[in-house]
Amino acid sequence: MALKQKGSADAAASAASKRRRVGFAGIDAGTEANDCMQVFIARNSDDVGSEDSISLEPFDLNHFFGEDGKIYGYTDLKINVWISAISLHAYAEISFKETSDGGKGITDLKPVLQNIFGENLVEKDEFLETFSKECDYISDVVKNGTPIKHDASDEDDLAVEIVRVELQGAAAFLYSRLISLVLLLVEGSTPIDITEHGWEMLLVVKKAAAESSASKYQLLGFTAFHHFYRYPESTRLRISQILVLPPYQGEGYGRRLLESINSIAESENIYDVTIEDPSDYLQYVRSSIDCLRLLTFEPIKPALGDMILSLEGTNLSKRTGSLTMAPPADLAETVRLTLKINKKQFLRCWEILIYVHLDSEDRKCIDNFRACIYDRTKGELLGGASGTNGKRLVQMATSFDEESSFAVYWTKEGADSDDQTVEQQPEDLKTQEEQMNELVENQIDEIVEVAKNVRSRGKDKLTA
Ligand SMILES: CC(=O)SCCNC(=O)CCNC(=O)[C@H](O)C(C)(C)COP(=O)(O)OP(=O)(O)OC[C@H]1O[C@@H](n2cnc3c(N)ncnc32)[C@H](O)[C@@H]1OP(=O)(O)O
Repeated sequence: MALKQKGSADAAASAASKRRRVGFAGIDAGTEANDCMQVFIARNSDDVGSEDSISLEPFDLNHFFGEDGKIYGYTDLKINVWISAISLHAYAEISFKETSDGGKGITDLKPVLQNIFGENLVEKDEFLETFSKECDYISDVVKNGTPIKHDASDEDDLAVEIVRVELQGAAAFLYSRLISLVLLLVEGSTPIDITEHGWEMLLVVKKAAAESSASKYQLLGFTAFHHFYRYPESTRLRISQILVLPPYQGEGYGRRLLESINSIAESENIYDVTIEDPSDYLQYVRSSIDCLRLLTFEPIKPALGDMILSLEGTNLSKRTGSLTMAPPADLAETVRLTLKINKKQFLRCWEILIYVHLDSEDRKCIDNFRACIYDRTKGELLGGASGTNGKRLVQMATSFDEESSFAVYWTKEGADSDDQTVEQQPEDLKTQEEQMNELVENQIDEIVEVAKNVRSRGKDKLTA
């Protein structure tokens, strides 16, 4: 890590100006880490020190820096970090005009950077050497792994492979170097405990085009997944972390990782596949893939067709009864047995597949669809479409998501009316209704987004 102090002016003048500032300025307001820190990928030694190299956009750097995410005591602070694409080592260059304690101390940057980059963080000379010394670092892991076969589509780059490795030895070492990227780019992530048995990784790697290239393989992304025992004698696969490096995102590698996990699950007769806290975008990619698989899955077709006819033929705006969109009970099991899609994910896909087949111009039909989502959501949150079981929904601002965090709490509504201490006011009902509608709208937006992708990518399957 290099500490550069730029523009060190005349010491006496500087000290005098500092004294003046201490005398008249308020307490140091600090600098947000996001405003002064940048992270780059260095593919070769020429990229080191250059702000033109590939820039990563970490989702949030502030949370690494104290409670308020701020850095104190620096003027014109700049922290540039380069991560080697070859060895995943990191080198940090820190520059600032001056430091002064403006009432909040001077943040010690070294431990914070070590928290993020751990042992990957090295000095410049060592970092530069990695480009010649660690050329085989990724190849060594790849050659001990098993390539996953897949039917290449026209979109696929044939130089890209998916390789399966057990999280042991060199692969475990590679994961430990990947942790800093995971911390920076996967929101809310924590390192997995690789000492536990049953962890594996899939790596997305690209063979270098030229023999002369420093490294034979370039790492584009990875997923870490775990085998969980399921009583009495099966195993579930749980995807714990998945990351495609920013320059390569949106090129189909996340999809290929998920498809590879599905093919492992099918060929090894795994119980089902789950994902730990998927991000919205990962959920979107996953649902798109699963819906496309389900479009050609014959056993769901009769029930899906019946459901679509019911929605087209009913008028739920009269609300004399309710229509549930749930699939027949045994269908989720049939889907799990063959496609290894877990029940919760199948229920999501089921609603998307219904929407895919509806005529979006048919107002009544779309209203019916919305009414079903509303009833399902209300039932899940408040304990049944026809009653609330005394449960109430309130919007709560949390650090997780201020806009859409809700809490359900119980009132004595369901008990004898004499016991009831809180009366529900009409205005409470209104906000509750508004919140329910907001929740339903969010779900419908997600359904529409995936349905759009499925309609465009599954055109041939829809007309078949
Ligand atoms: C459990 C967890 O780890 S949660 C955290 C997940 N990870 C992160 O958030 C880290 C940052 N993000 C990432 O690493 C990546 O963006 C990921 C892993 C979420 C997704 O991987 P990517 O490679 O970016 O996605 P991919 O390119 O495969 O898919 C992108 C798009 O192509 C679409 N697509 C491409 N091919 C297909 C196909 N054959 N069928 C369906 N959809 C396809 C996807 O649906 C998606 O659609 P869009 O163009 O409308 O956005």
